[in-house]
Amino acid sequence: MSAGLEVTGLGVQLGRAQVLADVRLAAAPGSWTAVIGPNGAGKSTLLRAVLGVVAHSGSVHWDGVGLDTLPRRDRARRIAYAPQLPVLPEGVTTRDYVALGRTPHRPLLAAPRTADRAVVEETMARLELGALADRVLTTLSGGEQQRAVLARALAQQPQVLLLDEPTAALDLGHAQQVLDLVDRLRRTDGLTVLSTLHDLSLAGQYADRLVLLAAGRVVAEGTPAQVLTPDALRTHYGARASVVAGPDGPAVLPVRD
Ligand SMILES: Nc1ncnc2c1ncn2[C@@H]1O[C@H](COP(=O)(O)OP(=O)(O)OP(=O)(O)O)[C@@H](O)[C@H]1O
Repeated sequence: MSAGLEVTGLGVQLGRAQVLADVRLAAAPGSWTAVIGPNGAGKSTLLRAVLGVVAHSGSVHWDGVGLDTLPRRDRARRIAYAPQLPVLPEGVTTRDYVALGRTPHRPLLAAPRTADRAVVEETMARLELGALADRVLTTLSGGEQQRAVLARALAQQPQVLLLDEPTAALDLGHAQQVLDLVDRLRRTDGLTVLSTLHDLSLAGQYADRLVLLAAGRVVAEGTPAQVLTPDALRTHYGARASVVAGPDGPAVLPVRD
């Protein structure tokens, strides 16, 4: 068993549907793997299975330890998840919401320690949430809420970060700000990132490995330049696109008939 994240033979059945079958992926510590694929391919389900909140066959190991065997609290110190459509609590301030990320690090029922509060303030500052700290979370804009959800996951100080469409509600500037921050964290803290990303150009620029899912199976895997080919986009997305080599990775350009 190698260091990092190792997923083998992962299968998920939801109702009558086989949503994932025989999914295998390996992510080295400090790497960024983006799971891409058309709508309904099983990307979100894969992240939720890795997190351990969806019943699955196969195994998920982090540094050789089966994540499914760990108590919830121990798992939450290793792996954090920022969902695509989070259910946000009513009447909670942004600061208190981000502070929920510290729960796995605090003794049970203990009040937040100074160190926990410092992590919360620092994480909010990094995501430009300082001015929104005392606002009620549900009054924030969609993009602001998305940054708060990411802040909560980062305040957990995990070793593995699962991000489901982290830029979906963000304008281009904020999308780059969030992805740059995640990129910095993986370089400075060795954070291992597994994300879904619909924007293939962003995936090509930020991830070092891509896993292309189609109908619940891995159909291509490798560097962005290996996976993002006009052929693969035609076959698996039914899309017409050209792929342009850029300084930070390939960019995908839709083309009209
Ligand atoms: N509870 C469920 N019962 C049956 N099928 C389900 C259930 N939940 C999800 N599915 C199906 O599983 C498939 C994979 O869903 P998933 O959300 O993982 O896809 P996705 O690749 O993340 O899609 P998108 O890009 O649209 O967000 C879809 O066809 C979805 O309809």
